[in-house]
Amino acid sequence: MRLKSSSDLVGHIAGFTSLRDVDLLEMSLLKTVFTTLRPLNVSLISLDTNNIILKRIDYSSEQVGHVSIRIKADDLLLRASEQLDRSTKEYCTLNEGDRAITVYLLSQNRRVSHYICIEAKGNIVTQSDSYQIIGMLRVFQNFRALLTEAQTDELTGLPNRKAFNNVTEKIGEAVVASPEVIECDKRKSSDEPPQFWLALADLDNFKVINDSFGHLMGDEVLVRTAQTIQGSIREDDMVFRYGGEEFAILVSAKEKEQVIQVLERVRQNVEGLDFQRLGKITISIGFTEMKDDVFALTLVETADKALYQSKSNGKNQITYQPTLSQQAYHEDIEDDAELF
Ligand SMILES: Nc1nc2c(ncn2[C@@H]2O[C@H](COP(=O)(O)OP(=O)(O)OP(=O)(O)O)[C@@H](O)[C@H]2O)c(=O)[nH]1
Repeated sequence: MRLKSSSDLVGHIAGFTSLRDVDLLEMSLLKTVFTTLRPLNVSLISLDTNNIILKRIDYSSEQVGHVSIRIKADDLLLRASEQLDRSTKEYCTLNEGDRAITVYLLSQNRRVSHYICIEAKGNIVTQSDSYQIIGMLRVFQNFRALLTEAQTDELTGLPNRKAFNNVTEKIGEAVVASPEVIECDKRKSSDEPPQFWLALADLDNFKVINDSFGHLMGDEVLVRTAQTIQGSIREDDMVFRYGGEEFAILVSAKEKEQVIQVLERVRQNVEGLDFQRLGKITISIGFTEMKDDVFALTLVETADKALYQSKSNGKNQITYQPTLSQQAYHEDIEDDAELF
């Protein structure tokens, strides 16, 4: 066995708990399994109920942290995951020719299951390896849950501002912005990193709602608005609770018109909500594009300016404001705002 002693295991676990970022934590887990067992490949796989791998992170000597999204799961993996789902065991090994995979269930909900998959030439994973890996996965899971909780808004269940800051920072660094996109279904293959747009959406007259109908009603409005925005955006987009009654939306799109479509759907769906005592509510939105040479803080300020325009022009509308480079940022940008 490759872990020399229990102090090795403790060392790896101490390494996990020193991390404050879910992506780094996942990478550290893959690296630990890879360097201790030296298989061909270790991967973290998120498999949906249609047998599509939503996300797969690979760790091997050739591919350190290689990310693929939306790929079809191969037959051996499907059989292993099905077998694991049916059994009470925590791992399953299957062979095909001299290729062997050992699959461990990390977590599961109604739509998606997350697995760690070790692929090797022949079955190199012993039962005692598996017990140690399962122990490590438990620590990993618990710690990941803690990190996720710290980045989740308690009321709405959306990722919070801390999560937003992490994600925008990574988009800036192009860490999550350039996964290799191996498409299936009708989507076209593309090596270009996705283009993101930042929208800030703020409920109109929310103070009046709180003051006239009470904070419980205010909270209900926030929860249903969060669900409505989440249900109005696409899988590649993300919504965060940015502050009190303000939501940040990251929209992945090439053209501004596509972004307007998404945001207009958000605006209309929020307007379509009906609250028993309160009646209708509306939301104002401002957005801008995310560019390489613009800091996250500047992006937020620009989107906020666009939002301010929507508010001062009568609310319940969308405004676009182009981002400026760092040099041009201090110039007056009011004249560039476009209202929809
Ligand atoms: N119920 C509830 N209210 C909150 C929460 N967070 C912030 N608020 C309230 O949201 C209100 C925001 O008020 P304003 O910033 O004046 O905004 P507004 O009334 O929507 O005005 P406009 O944005 O101009 O339409 C304040 O009364 C806050 O107390 C929360 O979690 N729950």
